[in-house]
Amino acid sequence: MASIAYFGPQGTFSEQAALAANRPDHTLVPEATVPEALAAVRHGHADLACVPVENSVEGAVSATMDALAVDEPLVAIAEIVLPVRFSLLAKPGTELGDITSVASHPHALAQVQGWLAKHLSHATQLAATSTAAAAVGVLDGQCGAAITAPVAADHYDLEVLETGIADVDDAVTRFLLLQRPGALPAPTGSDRTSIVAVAAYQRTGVLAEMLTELALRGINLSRIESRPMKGRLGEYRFYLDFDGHVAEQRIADALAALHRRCHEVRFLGSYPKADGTPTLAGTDNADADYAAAASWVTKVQQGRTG
Ligand SMILES: O=C(O)C(=O)C[C@]1(C(=O)O)C=C[C@@H](O)C=C1
Repeated sequence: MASIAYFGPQGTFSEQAALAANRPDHTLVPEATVPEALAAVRHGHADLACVPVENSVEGAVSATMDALAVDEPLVAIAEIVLPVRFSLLAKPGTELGDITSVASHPHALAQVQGWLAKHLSHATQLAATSTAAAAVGVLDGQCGAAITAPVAADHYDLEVLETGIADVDDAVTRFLLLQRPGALPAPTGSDRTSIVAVAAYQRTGVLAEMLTELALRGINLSRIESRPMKGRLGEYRFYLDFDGHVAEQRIADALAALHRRCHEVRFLGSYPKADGTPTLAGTDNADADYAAAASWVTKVQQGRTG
């Protein structure tokens, strides 16, 4: 049976995202880390991977960004956006005042700092590999309480001391469903394309040149992040998300331009946007405009018109 490797163990937000991806014909397989979930797909042990990519409060999930930029390429075929509110789990009978340490994924801790300052200021905060791994840590006696996804309470024999915890009420996390390169999802008119680009080192204006290639083609940039290349200081990978599908001429044209300008461009997929909002495109950039322009150029080249 086909499978989805997700950032586990059981009871993470990533598992919820994998369920929300609505692939009932796939079994869900937990992996301990994001790189392991991606490696499961790269090595053919799983068909799809579901991993977090960014949170509206804490920003990029760097483990995902870094793992997507190296090793065998993977491409996203869907994005899932989930509201994020947390529960506080502890062993049955624990009172808030008994808790001397609280663990969670660093992204989760960052999203509840205000609540912790108010209710658990005396507790040491410990980083866990995931929210559900923190729940396992409570069972193992490594920490007194865990900040988890609400569903973690269904998987672990722990008591819910508090639920609905969030410093930002409408916080969301975006997840990607990734596969090995293959057939792309069909364009829907509400698509996003993701790439990683490495520009020439220390070339003045290179980032502006890259962004200009998008702007000139009426392409709406929805996200830009940089991550260090990890060797020389000042050398970065740029992660760009923009409206549109590579099947559209203006997107294909922009990717070709970036490929010319950059050392390296990695395609991370063209997939439907979770919010279904129509692709924003400037005027004169439709496929028909490109086709008309290309046919005019062909005529000029053939000496058929001036
Ligand atoms: O630990 C989990 O439950 C995850 O799926 C990871 C993750 C993240 O990396 O942002 C997902 C959503 C929440 O924002 C907190 C943690």
